[in-house]
Amino acid sequence: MALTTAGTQPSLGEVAGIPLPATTVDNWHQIQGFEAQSDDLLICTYPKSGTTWIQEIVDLIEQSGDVDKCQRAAIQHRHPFLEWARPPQPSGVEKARAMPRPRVLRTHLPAQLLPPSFWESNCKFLYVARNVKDCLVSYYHFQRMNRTLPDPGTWDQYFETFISGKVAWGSWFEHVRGWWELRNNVRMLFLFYEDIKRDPKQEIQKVMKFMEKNLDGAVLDTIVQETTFEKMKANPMTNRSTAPKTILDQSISPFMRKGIVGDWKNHFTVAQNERFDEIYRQKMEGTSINFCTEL
Ligand SMILES: Nc1ncnc2c1ncn2[C@@H]1O[C@H](COP(=O)(O)O)[C@@H](OP(=O)(O)O)[C@H]1O
Ligand SMILES: CCc1ccc(OS(=O)(=O)O)cc1
Repeated sequence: MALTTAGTQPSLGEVAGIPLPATTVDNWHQIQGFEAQSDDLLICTYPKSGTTWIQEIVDLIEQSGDVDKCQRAAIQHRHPFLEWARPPQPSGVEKARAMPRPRVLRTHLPAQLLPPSFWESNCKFLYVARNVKDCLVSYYHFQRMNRTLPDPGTWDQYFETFISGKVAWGSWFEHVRGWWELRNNVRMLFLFYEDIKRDPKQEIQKVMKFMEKNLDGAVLDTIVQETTFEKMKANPMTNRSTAPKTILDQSISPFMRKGIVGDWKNHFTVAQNERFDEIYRQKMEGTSINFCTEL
């Protein structure tokens, strides 16, 4: 079912009530049939939660801190995006199938839509969560510049759209809750964007341990330095400058926009903030997850 109506607007479809890019919905059979392998590592995020950041961290760990090896391709091509489907490009599933093992893959899918083989194969999952207010702001600016997603409208309009979960990959609340509740039942490292920002060294060490990589202190320091916002913004292999303007129009808003905790304060009105806090309380009631919204 198309969720947008405007003539030339890119449309979203739905799978089991979750809005997804229409081309992903068209390819759903292939995505659900994906055969995960036991040594796959799947990076899982709600959009705009630091996916690119954790991808670069994971790649640098995998390449033992070799910065040149991480220049081999733009970040969006290093780890197949499982549900990516934009014919005639090869789909995420096709790219993953062609990749040598052990594979690092990525997805924005909510846990309930993941191909069953990921659970059956006992894969590793690396989930990164970002506080919802900054996620909302980042997603708003991303939809302004991403030509393949519906136009977000005004800030006030998008605020309502996001709360109602009518954005690609669905409700932030359900996504984060779903993955959080699974964290002790499967091989999962659950990280927070705000923790990586506050203490990158400590969080990168957790990722190294999870990936069973023993790298020395100098390599760890290199990874910390190479994955700062400023470094990644200046790096053509991470800043998406290689993506065509017809897809990402960075003259509207850069992909590497601000990279901070607390930008929501520059967007939310006092009334929106009060209302949002109440909605958050209701939607997240009963979960033990705790976010920090300022550093
Ligand atoms: N090295 C880094 N440090 C901090 N934030 C980073 C980062 N790399 C990317 N980001 C931020 O992560 C968000 C993009 O997330 P994703 O990769 O999941 O699409 C953007 O947030 P902002 O729009 O708030 O700046 C981007 O600036
Ligand atoms: C289909 C448009 C779209 C939306 C979100 C994307 O996520 S990411 O920026 O690659 O993480 C990509 C494409």
